[in-house]
Amino acid sequence: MSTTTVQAGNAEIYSPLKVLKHPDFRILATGETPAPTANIAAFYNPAHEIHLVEKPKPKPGPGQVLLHVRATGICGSDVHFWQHGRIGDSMVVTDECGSGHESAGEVVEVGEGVTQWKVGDRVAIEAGVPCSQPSCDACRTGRYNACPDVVFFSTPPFHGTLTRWHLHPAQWLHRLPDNVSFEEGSLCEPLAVALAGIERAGLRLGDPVLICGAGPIGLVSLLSARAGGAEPIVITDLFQNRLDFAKQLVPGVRTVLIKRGSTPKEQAEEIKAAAGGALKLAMECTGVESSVHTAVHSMQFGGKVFIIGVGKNEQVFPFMHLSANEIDVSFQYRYANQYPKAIRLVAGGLIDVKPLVTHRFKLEDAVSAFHVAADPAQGAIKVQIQD
Ligand SMILES: NC(=O)c1ccc[n+]([C@@H]2O[C@H](COP(=O)([O-])OP(=O)(O)OC[C@H]3O[C@@H](n4cnc5c(N)ncnc54)[C@H](O)[C@@H]3O)[C@@H](O)[C@H]2O)c1
Ligand SMILES: OC[C@H](O)C(O)[C@@H](O)CO
Ligand SMILES: [Zn+2]
Ligand SMILES: [Zn+2]
Repeated sequence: MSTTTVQAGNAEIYSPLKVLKHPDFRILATGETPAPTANIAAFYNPAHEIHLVEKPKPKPGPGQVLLHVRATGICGSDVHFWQHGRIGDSMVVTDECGSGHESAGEVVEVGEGVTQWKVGDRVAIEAGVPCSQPSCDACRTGRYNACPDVVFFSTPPFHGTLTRWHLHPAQWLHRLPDNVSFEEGSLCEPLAVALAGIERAGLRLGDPVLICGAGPIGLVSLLSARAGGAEPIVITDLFQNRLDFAKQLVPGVRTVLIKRGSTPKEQAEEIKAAAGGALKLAMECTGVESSVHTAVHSMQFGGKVFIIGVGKNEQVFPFMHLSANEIDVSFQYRYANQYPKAIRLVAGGLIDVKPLVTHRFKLEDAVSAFHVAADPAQGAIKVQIQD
């Protein structure tokens, strides 16, 4: 009989992390050099500050694994929580909160009953840990991204994985093959977002696809659409340097620069001209209302606009055009069951996420890393923190 099942609910498993407050952690003084093994982390707070803190090194309880986090990517949502203090109405920074949810690491200690992991194993860390209780419909039916009790690291009130020593339930880790680096393992998180979208959008071989936005999510969607056999693929952005990056990543992609002041219908005409006709599917990776409209007007009859981007709480949409053209609109909320697939695609060489990393920092320099990630002039795509 397996004893690895964690009996406690998520609140019990994570309450020590969730309620970790002063004086359980200490904000480092500016210029202070932490000890090389200190459990430092980058925290944001409601005053829009970002700083290093030192927290205790946790001990794994039953069913838990202690990890040395070796690579973490900074996500746009980390920057958003820092600078704007909220995403929508439900995710609000009300206290000090640890950043980071795109991580991979190494097992350094296992708790009681953990049989599937041993010290030295290399893993991608699933960023959202659902409750896994049989009474939870979302968990029981496999759509665990809908779990109301999910602990999503770095979304308040849960501290993030951008730290040195991180505690995680054994079941929510994914083994990295030898040919997948920690850096690639951490990139499996944004890749999981794109793969969830591609799967639910029903992309098929030879589909003409539009990708709106050439940020990290648009770019992993581009890599995924290419691996899935989309042709042609058109990608848009407001910035030529982002389109140039996309073209380097996938040379066959067709790029359309979105000019501020042009209308969605005008933009759609340019997109259709680049594709040689209307497209079947749009992966919308900006969340910007005008970009959604552009996507809608670029679709053929029966097409689909699949929205991964998040944006304003209320947006209007071209109701009658959608209706008269049977264009579906769908959305994605995080992901479920995507990490194993992401790792297989990277290990098998079908998706190469390595070029996305433009900047690397040491954990001690995490605050500088955030400043680079947040400054468009730096031209960063994915900023990584490694330890
Ligand atoms: N649904 C989810 O679960 C999920 C998960 C992760 C990220 N996201 C969201 O996905 C979106 C993309 O994430 P990212 O990290 O790539 O963000 P990002 O801000 O780095 O990239 C967005 C890109 O869109 C471009 N853009 C803005 N307005 C545009 C327009 N009108 N037309 C074309 N391009 C335009 C920007 O220039 C930028 O390059 C964000 O809204 C993010 O919050 C959603
Ligand atoms: O990669 C996952 C996303 O960043 C999260 O959904 C975040 O935006 C809110 O928790
Ligand atoms: Zn993210
Ligand atoms: Zn659940």
